[in-house]
Amino acid sequence: MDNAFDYEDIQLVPAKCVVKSRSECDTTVTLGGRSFKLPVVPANMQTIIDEKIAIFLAENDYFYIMHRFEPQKRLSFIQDMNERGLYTSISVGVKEDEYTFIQQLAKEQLSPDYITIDIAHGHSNEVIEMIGFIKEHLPESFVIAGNVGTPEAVRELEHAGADATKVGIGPGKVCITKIKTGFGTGGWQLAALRWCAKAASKPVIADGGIRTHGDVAKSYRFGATMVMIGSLFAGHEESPGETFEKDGKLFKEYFGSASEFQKGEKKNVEGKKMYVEHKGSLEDTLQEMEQDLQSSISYAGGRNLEAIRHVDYVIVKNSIFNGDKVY
Ligand SMILES: NC(=O)C1=CN([C@@H]2O[C@H](COP(=O)(O)OP(=O)(O)OC[C@H]3O[C@@H](n4cnc5c(N)ncnc54)[C@H](OP(=O)(O)O)[C@@H]3O)[C@@H](O)[C@H]2O)C=CC1
Ligand SMILES: Nc1nc2c(ncn2[C@@H]2O[C@H](COP(=O)(O)O)[C@@H](O)[C@H]2O)c(=O)[nH]1
Repeated sequence: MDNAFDYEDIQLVPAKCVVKSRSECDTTVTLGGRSFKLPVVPANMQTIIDEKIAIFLAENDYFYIMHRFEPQKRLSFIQDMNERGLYTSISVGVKEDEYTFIQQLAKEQLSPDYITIDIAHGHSNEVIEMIGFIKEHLPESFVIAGNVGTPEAVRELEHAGADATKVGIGPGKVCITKIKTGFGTGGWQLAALRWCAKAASKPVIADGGIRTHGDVAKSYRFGATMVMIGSLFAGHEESPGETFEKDGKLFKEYFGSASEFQKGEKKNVEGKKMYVEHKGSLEDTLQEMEQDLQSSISYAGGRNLEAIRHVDYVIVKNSIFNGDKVY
C-alpha cells in the first residue's frame, strides 16, 4: 500500500458534459444478475433495516441485506418475501447454529437470492468454510463475504467461492475497532478499497465511512460496485428504533453491531451508540442520492456509472479520522 487517503482527501476532476439534463444519467447497477436503481445498500444493522424497509427496498428495485441479529425470524422472512414475489437477501455469521440454519434452508428448498457472511474479521478459515458450505447446500445463492481490508483476503475469499467481497474494517461511524485494536482501514478506507478492488476479479462492496453523497461516486471511482451505508441511512422516519425528543429536536438511535447495546454484554465491544437527528423519509433520501449521483455522472462526462470509473482525481489533504470524532 503506497498512498493512504480517505474520502475527504480526494476530489474527482470534472470532464466535459455530454448530457443536456442530469435526468438523462443512469445510476443503475447490476449485482448477482439483478439490476438495482442505485449502487447503494443500507447497512445490515438492526437500527438501519427491518422487514418493512426490506420490503420497500425490494419492491422499489433497491438492493437490501437483512441483518442477522434476530436469527429466529430469518426463515419466515424468506418465506414472506417469496410469497410477495420479491427477491431475498439475508445475513449469516459463522457459528455452529448457522450451519444448521443453512441446512434447514436447503431442506426446505428456500434458497435466498443473496447471502452475506457478516463478521468483523472476514479473512479467516471460518468464513472460507462457510462459503464452501453455502455453495454446497445452496448453490444458487449469490454469496457476499466479509469484511476484509487487504487484496490477499479478497483473493482468498473469491478463491473459496465468494461471488463478491465486502471491504471495510473499522471505518464505520459507530465503530471503535480502530481505537480499541489499532487495526483496520479507518482513516484510509478509500485507499484500501482501491487496493482491494485492483486485486478483485468479482464485485467489491465498499462498507463504512460514507459521510456525504459524493462519497458514493468516489467509491465507484475506486472500484466499488456497491456501497454499504449505515449512518447516512440512520434516523429516518422508517428507521427501526425509538424516536425521542430533546430540546425540541427529534432524534433516533444508531448503534454498532458489535456494541454493548447489540450484544447485551460488555465483551469484545467494538461499537458504540450515537443519536442521529431525525431526517424525514428514507424515500426522500434515496431520491436525493439518485439525483446527486446523476449529477456526479454528468460531471464525469458520461451517461452512466461507468463514466465515473475513468475520471481523474486529486489528493487535496490527508487526515486520519475522515471527519469523525474519536468517541
Ligand atoms: N466492519 C467492521 O469494521 C466491523 C463490523 N462488526 C460487525 O459486528 C457484528 C458482529 O461481528 P463479529 O463479532 O465478528 O460476529 P460474531 O459475534 O458472530 O463473531 C464471529 C466469530 O469470529 C470470531 N472472531 C475472531 N476474531 C475476531 C475479531 N477480531 N473480531 C470479531 N470476531 C472475531 C468470534 O469469536 P470470539 O467472539 O470468541 O472472538 C466468533 O467466533 C457483525 O455485524 C460485524 O459486521 C464488528 C466489528 C468490526
Ligand atoms: N467496528 C465496528 N463496525 C461496525 C459496527 N457495526 C457496524 N459496523 C460497520 O459499520 C458500517 C457502517 O458504517 P457507516 O460509516 O456508514 O455508519 C457497517 O456496514 C459495518 O460494516 C461495530 O459495532 N463496530
